[in-house]
Amino acid sequence: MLELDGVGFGYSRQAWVFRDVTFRVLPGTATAVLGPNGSGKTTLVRCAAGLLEPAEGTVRRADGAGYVPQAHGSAFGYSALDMVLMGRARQVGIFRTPGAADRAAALDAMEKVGVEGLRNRRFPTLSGGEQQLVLIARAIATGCPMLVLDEPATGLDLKNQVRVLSLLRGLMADGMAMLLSTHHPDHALSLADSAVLLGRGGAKTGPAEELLTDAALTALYGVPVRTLPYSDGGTTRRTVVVPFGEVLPGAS
Ligand SMILES: Nc1ncnc2c1ncn2[C@@H]1O[C@H](COP(=O)(O)OP(=O)(O)OP(=O)(O)O)[C@@H](O)[C@H]1O
Repeated sequence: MLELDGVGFGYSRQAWVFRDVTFRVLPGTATAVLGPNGSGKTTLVRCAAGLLEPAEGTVRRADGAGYVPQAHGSAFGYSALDMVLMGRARQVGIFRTPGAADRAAALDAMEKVGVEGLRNRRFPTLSGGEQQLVLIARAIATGCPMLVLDEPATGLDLKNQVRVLSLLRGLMADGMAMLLSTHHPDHALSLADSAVLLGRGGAKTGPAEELLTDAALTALYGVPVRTLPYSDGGTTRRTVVVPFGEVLPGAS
């Protein structure tokens, strides 16, 4: 479980990125954070994951969170399996080397994501999408009951987007709590129970279906957004279309 209460953060004293963000992510549910470039999505998920200390408000996490970053360092010459084993740091401790159980957990996570075949490849030689999938496997390997993902679909082709969304749905069905930032309102609509919109007028939170209206998305992004219904395995969901060529006056 994750609970943010009145959270605010600024990189300098003069400028807040956001203030007064309050929401809860319960086991088996997902919350999506949406907003234009620079609105504070990464900052908010890093606060939620415990990687940044909020300037005000409180963050409560039950049992840690597996974090999937948006960008990653060079990772030197580590193999993909080494990268996933790093997710076992909590279980391994600082002075031990990973044991058979850690290796099994890492391989199991790689299999879930469908990247076990990449285990001996050097991480920096993987494509951007393959690296993203390995980082998701690393977060799963932590064994934490919560995942915090910063734009998990970035760099993924359509099949891998579907694979990751289905995987996240499966993890939620097993009771995992999830916080993800995304530039895809349709992903939020298909996955998330709740949403956090980081816009000009401050943060808005609420049920995803109620919050992600055409009007709210249009105001958030400054382009005329329309949502259209489609059938997803018998469930009616909404996808998002944006006619090209029309940026609304005053949009950032
Ligand atoms: N380390 C930093 N020092 C100072 N300002 C920062 C730092 N990191 C981010 N910012 C600023 O904070 C604001 C929010 O950045 P953040 O990366 O959280 O936005 P975002 O919504 O994730 O953006 P994007 O969609 O482009 O990834 C931006 O104005 C950004 O320039």
